[in-house]
Amino acid sequence: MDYVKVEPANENEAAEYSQKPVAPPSSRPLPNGVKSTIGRAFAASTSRMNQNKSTKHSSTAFGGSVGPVARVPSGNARPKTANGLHGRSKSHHQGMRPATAMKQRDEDDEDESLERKGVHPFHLPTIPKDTLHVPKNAPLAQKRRLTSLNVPAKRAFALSVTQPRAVSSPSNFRSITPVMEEPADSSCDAICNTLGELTLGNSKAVARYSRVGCGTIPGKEPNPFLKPLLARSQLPRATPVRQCATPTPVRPPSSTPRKQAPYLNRFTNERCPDFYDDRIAAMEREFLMFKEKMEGGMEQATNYKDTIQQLQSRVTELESIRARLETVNKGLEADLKDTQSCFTTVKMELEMTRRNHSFETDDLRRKLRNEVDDLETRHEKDTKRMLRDREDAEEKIRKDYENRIDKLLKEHGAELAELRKKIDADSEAERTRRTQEAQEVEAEYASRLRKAAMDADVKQREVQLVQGELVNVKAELDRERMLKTGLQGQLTEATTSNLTLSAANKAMKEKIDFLESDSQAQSQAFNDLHRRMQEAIEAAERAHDKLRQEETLRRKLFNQVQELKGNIRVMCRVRPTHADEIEPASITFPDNDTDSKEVAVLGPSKQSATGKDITSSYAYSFDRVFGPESQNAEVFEEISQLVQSALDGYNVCIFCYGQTGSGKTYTMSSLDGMIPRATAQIYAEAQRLEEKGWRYTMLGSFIEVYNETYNDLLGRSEDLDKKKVEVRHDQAKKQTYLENVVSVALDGPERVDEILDTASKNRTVAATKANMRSSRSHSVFILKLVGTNEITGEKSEGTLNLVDLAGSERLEHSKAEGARLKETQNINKSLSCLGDVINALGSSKEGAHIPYRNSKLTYLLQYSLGGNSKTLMFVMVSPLQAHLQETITSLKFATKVHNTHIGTAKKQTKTLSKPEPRD
Ligand SMILES: Nc1ncnc2c1ncn2[C@@H]1O[C@H](COP(=O)(O)OP(=O)(O)OP(=O)(O)O)[C@@H](O)[C@H]1O
Repeated sequence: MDYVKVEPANENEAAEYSQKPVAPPSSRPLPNGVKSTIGRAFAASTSRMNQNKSTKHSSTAFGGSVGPVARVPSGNARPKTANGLHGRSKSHHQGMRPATAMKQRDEDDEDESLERKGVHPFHLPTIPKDTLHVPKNAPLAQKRRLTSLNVPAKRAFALSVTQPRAVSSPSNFRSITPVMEEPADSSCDAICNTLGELTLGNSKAVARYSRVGCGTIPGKEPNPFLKPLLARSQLPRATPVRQCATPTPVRPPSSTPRKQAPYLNRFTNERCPDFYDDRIAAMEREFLMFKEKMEGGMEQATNYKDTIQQLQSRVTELESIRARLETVNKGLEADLKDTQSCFTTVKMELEMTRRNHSFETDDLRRKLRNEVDDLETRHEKDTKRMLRDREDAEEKIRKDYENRIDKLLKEHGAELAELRKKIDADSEAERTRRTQEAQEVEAEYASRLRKAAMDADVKQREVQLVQGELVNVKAELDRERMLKTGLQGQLTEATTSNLTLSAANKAMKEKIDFLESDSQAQSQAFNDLHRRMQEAIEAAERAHDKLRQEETLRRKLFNQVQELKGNIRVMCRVRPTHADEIEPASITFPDNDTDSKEVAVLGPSKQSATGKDITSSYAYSFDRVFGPESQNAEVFEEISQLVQSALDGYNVCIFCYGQTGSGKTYTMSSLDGMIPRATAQIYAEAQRLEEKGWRYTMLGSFIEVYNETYNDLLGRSEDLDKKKVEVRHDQAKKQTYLENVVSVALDGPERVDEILDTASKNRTVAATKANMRSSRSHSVFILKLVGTNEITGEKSEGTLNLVDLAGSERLEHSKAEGARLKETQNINKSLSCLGDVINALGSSKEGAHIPYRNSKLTYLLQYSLGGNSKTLMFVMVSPLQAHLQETITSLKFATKVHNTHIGTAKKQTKTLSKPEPRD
């Protein structure tokens, strides 16, 4: 290991470097807080610097005050501070440390000059020079070499700053600095920051000093030069730069008072008195204390410097973040510009493509049009050429044949002429010759003549053959003509199809144009339509919802109206007089001009006590009175509201009461009676309510109560009076169930005709066994209506009972006997029970006994009469005088019923068990 002598660098350069303030790492202004912190730190540093300086001065003064006291050099016996050095500059040891003393003075002068220039030099706590001194036990050579390094540490490191260029050899002290000049990691950044921090008021030399003084950069190997130097000179090892940029100054080996050597008088070389020693010792102690204080202040300054350094590093980080963000921002701006240019390019390309497409479309269209035109032209040309060829060929053939015919005709004519000439010549010769020769030649001549005639015939036939051939040729010509006509037809067809194709082509073109031009408008229109359709659907949905709500409200209001009208209503109907009926009763309708509600009957005449005939008039008032002219449709209008109530979930009972022949069956069961009309209305209403979410199940049954037994009018006729029909009641559900009864699902209005037909047939079959069966029994048409609304969650269960009661006849009037008597008794009993039940319902209190069980009729109608139902009674009136007494009885009974008030009806909401419909 070789040690080199540390040479001072260029003094001028060093001075310039130390005086030149280093620019801050960033020109960006610091935040106020940071500024103030840095300002405070700087002020504190400055104040401490001044203190330090004043301390130095005081130390100097102290040295001066002590005076030139001769003192035995003690080596390491006491710390060699600058003061000490300065104070002992005039001692006899001066020669040993002239350079140091001089440099220290130069430094002080330099600081003062800086101060004068407004630059506050910052004195880091210098490493006590003692630490650079050679230990006592060091080898002599080392001592000599290290002693040759006897320069203040600050100056030594200032040298390294002034020569920042790298020198690889450890033999050159200047190789220290490259470690700091080439930062490779955060530690080196921290080093740079340290430099930046020090520029606030210090020279760079001080910064270099601190680094070299530490001798070690965190994360770096110690400088190869400093390693042995520090090891041997016992320099303190550096704390990590991040934690402490400034090395902790090494304290003097000991601050405890030592045994001082006696001070000698410089001139007399005599020992000074003890009190000097004591005073000097006391002052040195004070000095040591003061020095410790100074070191504490320096530590604080170091902390402030650390703070400033951290803030500056934070500023640097923020600056770097800002720089990065600016870079990112620039990149984004560049991207945006690129994207915009791309967008513009794409837009232009799109425009170009669109234009090209339009050009191509136009080209294609032109090309197509040209092709079509070419095709048409070619086709026309071909057609014309074919026609011309055909005509030429025909003309040629015709001419050929005509020529041939002419030629043949000429040939034959010439031959004939020759033959004739020859014959004539021969004949003339023969005649001449024969004339001369006699008569025998005449025969020969004749035969020859015959032969010639035969030849002529042959020739004639040949002519005929030629003529036939001519005819054939003409026929062939005709065929050719026909062929030509056919070809012309084909040509016409081809032309027509060509025109059709042209028209189709044109239409296609127009369609293409339309599609191309209006596709956007069409899609827009389609979207509009779709939107409007959606709106319409939504409006329809809203309307449906509103309708459902309206329906619910209507039901409620409707039934309130029905309740206001009363739950048992009575109407009267007077049938017309038949043509064969005589002596009508006097029945009048006082309020006939409006909705008639009154009927007046002129009673039978009675003889008064004076023997005069007295006639009483009886007036009755009901909910409605129908006269003889009234039709079933008019009557149904009044009861249709009750039928509607059955659909709404109420039990409804409509029955016709009256004497035989008064028109009960006509009103109830005729073809346009209440039963067909009611079922038709229910079916229609159920259909209408489907769009409001209601689904109805309608089951119809037809029961006959004859002689206090139930019969199923929809069962087989042979089972009538045999099959036992049972009626069961569910008290809890207030429902009536029929056993052994056929129920027919009313899935159409025509079903009711079938039901009525079946019932009528069964009654007719029964009538053969017992006369007037239909008049002697009660018939009850029961229609169970179960409706559910899945949308609103509502459910209704109602029953419509349409009852055609047996004729009410007084027993004494009927004069019946036997079976008829029993029938009449049963009828009267059931009718009487019906009256009792109505009476009980009207008069009794709630919970009182109602005698439903007293008759089969009232038992069957138990839950359709009374508070839980709506009841309508038709009292049917015969217009005949003969039936007057029965009429008055019926009207009185009806009046009694009319005056009865039955409690409020309740809607049926409970579930009914449904009987199985019959196939
Ligand atoms: N309003 C009317 N208009 C025309 N004809 C009627 C009217 N009412 C009843 N008739 C006729 O009177 C006759 C008797 O009527 P209907 O059979 O309906 O009486 P009823 O009370 O049912 O008799 P029964 O108790 O015996 O069954 C029938 O021929 C019927 O056509």
